[in-house]
Amino acid sequence: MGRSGDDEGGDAASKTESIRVLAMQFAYDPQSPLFADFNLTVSPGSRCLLIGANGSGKTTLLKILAGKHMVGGQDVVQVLGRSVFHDTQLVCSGDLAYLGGSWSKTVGSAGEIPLQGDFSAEHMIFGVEGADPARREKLIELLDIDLQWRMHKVSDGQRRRVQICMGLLHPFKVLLLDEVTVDLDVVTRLDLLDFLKEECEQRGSTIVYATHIFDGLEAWATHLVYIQDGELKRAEELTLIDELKRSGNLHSTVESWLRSETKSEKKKKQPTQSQRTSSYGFSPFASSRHMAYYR
Ligand SMILES: Nc1ncnc2c1ncn2[C@@H]1O[C@H](COP(=O)(O)OP(=O)(O)OP(=O)(O)O)[C@@H](O)[C@H]1O
Repeated sequence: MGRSGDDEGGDAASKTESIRVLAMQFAYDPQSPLFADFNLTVSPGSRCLLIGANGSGKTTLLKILAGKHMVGGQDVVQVLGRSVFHDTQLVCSGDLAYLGGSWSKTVGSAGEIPLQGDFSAEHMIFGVEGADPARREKLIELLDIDLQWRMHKVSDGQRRRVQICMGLLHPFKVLLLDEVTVDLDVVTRLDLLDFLKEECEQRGSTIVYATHIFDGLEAWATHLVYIQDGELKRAEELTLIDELKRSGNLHSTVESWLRSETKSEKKKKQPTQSQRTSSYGFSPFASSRHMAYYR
């Protein structure tokens, strides 16, 4: 695992790297690119935590790794030696799995609302073709899913369990997790993490897991990637992180990184009061006819 910018590339490299990002550039707004020259490699069998403050680019990076955004040419973002965006077989075969977001849709000013279709959990889970029945049973039991649940009536955590179950039905080679354990109760979360660890140890699968919840992850993760405003700050083995060796606590280690980040770079980026006034001309919280609709 590390920064891949200096690598010589080639087929040999793709066999020792599950994920390879080379000089990636990506921008939502062309005026301020999120990723300018981003390089990363993740080796097979790694359980890699993706850490960073809100808005640092974790979700965007995972979506790019999942092939949801086309970024540059075929060499820029590769998973298992194949271009994630161009090689649709990666996802169709189940080799590359992505679990993120929630089952919802955006409806005008109502924002995100859960899907309203009346399907049972059984209908959803057994609708996934080609799943191994033993693996399916194991996941249903692990996630404590009641197959009679109606998907439009269950809680967020219950809906999430069904989503996770479906996402894991096919044995993945690379799994991208975007904070999907946040709705799970503590027992289900720990059981799921154990299952995922087993998958990596037994089958050499690779996991990249973006999260803000660090409970129990010191012993789970093998590597850590820390990004700040789209820039790779750290990519290393957990056992080699000095701060972690001293404190033994991932939460306090990450807290200290994020606090120093807040105090230095972030504050420099804040516009001054006069810049704010000149660009808007008034406070966004001042009374206006438009704002009256939201009172
Ligand atoms: N669809 C979008 N259009 C424009 N900008 C976006 C879009 N999605 C994200 N961004 C911006 O890109 C940056 C990175 O967002 P991203 O969601 O990747 O961050 P994150 O690290 O996952 O944050 P969080 O920890 O809050 O989930 C943010 O500044 C965000 O405002």
